[in-house]
Amino acid sequence: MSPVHKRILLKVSGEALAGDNSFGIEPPFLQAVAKQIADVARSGVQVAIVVGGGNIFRGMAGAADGTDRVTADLMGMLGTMINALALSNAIMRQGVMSKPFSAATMPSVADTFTARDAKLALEEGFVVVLGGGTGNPFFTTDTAATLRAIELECDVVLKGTKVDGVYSADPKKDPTATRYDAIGYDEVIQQNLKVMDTAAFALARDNAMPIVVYALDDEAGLSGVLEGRGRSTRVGHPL
Ligand SMILES: Nc1ncnc2c1ncn2[C@@H]1O[C@H](COP(=O)(O)OP(=O)(O)OP(=O)(O)O)[C@@H](O)[C@H]1O
Ligand SMILES: O=c1ccn([C@@H]2O[C@H](COP(=O)(O)O)[C@@H](O)[C@H]2O)c(=O)[nH]1
Repeated sequence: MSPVHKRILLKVSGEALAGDNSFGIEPPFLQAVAKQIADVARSGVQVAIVVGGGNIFRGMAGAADGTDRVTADLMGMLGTMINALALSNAIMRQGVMSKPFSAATMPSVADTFTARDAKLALEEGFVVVLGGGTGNPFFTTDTAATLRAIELECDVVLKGTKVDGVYSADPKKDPTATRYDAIGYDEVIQQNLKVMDTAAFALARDNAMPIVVYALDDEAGLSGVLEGRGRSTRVGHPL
């Protein structure tokens, strides 16, 4: 495989890491995702990863149960850190160097994220796994993924999730929904297509950062999706 991109930002869905369960991490699925990432890294692509936390805790759910929103979001961000440590370790077990970073300061757990240190690690051949989202409440890891992609000067954001692209409606709720091969930022925002939040799409649009949405269990794998095989939707400026 010859690298199509120099540096990519992969958003790994926390919810997907639970596999067939509703909570936690399914080890075989974690290893399968780690293998796909290691294969791409070995081909010479620099890989930065932002991990979600829907398999552990979402702030909105905590707030709905009465926890104040800022506390609930801190809990959510800590959940993403658990996933980051697990994924970084799984990548190392595939024989590829990986380093976790945290948006919040927790020195005995991981280095604190700075764009400078993360870029240095990428250039040294580490897959960097970024936990803790943006480090701020009221945001999501989709926004964190877009933000970090821009900060780290990545070529593209890959959103690896449970669905194989952007649909005309949530395909889990509407079986008649149809998938787009490509769609513009403004269309996604205006049609309120919720595969990522509006803040993430707006940040990507304003910085011309393309987003590719694909299913983490796609048979073509991450390398196939990067080469244009597999099923996905590209969100960007209209060609
Ligand atoms: N128009 C749409 N097209 C595709 N998926 C959609 C759409 N609207 C809603 N969705 C839903 O968005 C989900 C993906 O986004 P979501 O933020 O829920 O999860 P994630 O980012 O994969 O997980 P996590 O937040 O745990 O990292 C899909 O599983 C799908 O059900
Ligand atoms: O920048 C951020 C990112 C995340 N959070 C909190 O974490 C959970 C899990 O993240 P997902 O993007 O939903 O996977 C999220 O619900 C927020 O509570 C955050 O506060 N700030």
